[in-house]
Amino acid sequence: FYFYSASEDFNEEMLRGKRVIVTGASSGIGEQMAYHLARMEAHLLLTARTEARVQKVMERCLELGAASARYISGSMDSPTLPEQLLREAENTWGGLDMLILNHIGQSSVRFFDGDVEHVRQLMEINFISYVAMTTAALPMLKESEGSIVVVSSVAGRTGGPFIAPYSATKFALDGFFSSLRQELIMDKVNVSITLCILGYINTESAVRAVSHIIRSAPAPKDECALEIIRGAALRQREVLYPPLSIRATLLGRSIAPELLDSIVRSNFHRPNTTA
Ligand SMILES: NC(=O)C1=CN([C@@H]2O[C@H](COP(=O)(O)OP(=O)(O)OC[C@H]3O[C@@H](n4cnc5c(N)ncnc54)[C@H](OP(=O)(O)O)[C@@H]3O)[C@@H](O)[C@H]2O)C=CC1
Ligand SMILES: CC(C)CCC[C@@H](C)[C@H]1CC[C@H]2[C@@H]3C(=O)C=C4C[C@@H](O)CC[C@]4(C)[C@H]3CC[C@]12C
Repeated sequence: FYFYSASEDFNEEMLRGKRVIVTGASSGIGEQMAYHLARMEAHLLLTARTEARVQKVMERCLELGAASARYISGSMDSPTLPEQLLREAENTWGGLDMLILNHIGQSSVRFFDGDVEHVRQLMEINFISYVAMTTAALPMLKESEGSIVVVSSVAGRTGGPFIAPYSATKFALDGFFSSLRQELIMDKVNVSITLCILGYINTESAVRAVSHIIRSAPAPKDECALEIIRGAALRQREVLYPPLSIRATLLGRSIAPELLDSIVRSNFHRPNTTA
């Protein structure tokens, strides 16, 4: 293991000149990934719904040194956005090296209230659109021997209270992309899939959603973003961040699932039902 990892050291130059799509790039971890990639002199195509914000992120990327930067605004519940994004990549770059799937739809933190329509909609944004983006990108990624990065959560590996619809969409990503990885290997297609299992990160939306009901402190979003890019560049199958607490959680789940469940529950206060 020592020699394997020593020969595969990360170097920021690995990203220079690479053509990268980042979804959910207008805030949080997606925004931070865009800034790191810009510093590393990648070509960027950013997307999110709010045009003013994604445009601002694009401008900052140009200041930071991006080889080029552009954006397309739109919602991932639109079935045409994936095709539109990949057509833009093809037309402007003639190819694609890395697809970073990071966006999520809005979901509130509360007891499951039976809102099936919300689950359906969240599945569409957090899961189906990831499949659609991957489908549209695969021909170009096969040609470049590129990479797919799927941003998921520890809540996509084990259940926590008050996030049932969100957790379901993240479990779905693991099933789909782990299966697809097997097929790519069987087909001798050299496209890597990196699944990112993240814990609580200090993005504005996450802190707003849970700081009042969660006891633990969030990890920094800029370091999180860099760890994702590092794992992607090294074509790792998984990125765990923060590494120790995620490792402990996954190990706990595999050896003592009920104990782990009770530790997770004790991390949460009951949310205010009117919130
Ligand atoms: N922060 C955390 O604690 C954790 C985060 N993660 C994962 O990290 C990733 C990023 O999370 P984080 O940075 O906190 O999230 P943010 O809320 O900061 O960012 C979400 C991004 O998705 C975009 N978005 C929202 N709705 C849509 C939509 N319908 N169509 C297209 N884009 C949309 C938002 O922009 P806009 O509103 O303009 O569309 C924004 O750019 C997610 O996959 C999340 O599951 C995993 C574990 C923990
Ligand atoms: C083992 C775990 C299930 C529980 C411990 C860690 C907890 C505190 C962490 C791990 C994953 C985190 C959530 C997450 O992944 C993303 C989002 C989406 C955002 O819109 C609102 C916040 C939310 C729900 C995070 C809330 C805090 C969670 C549950």
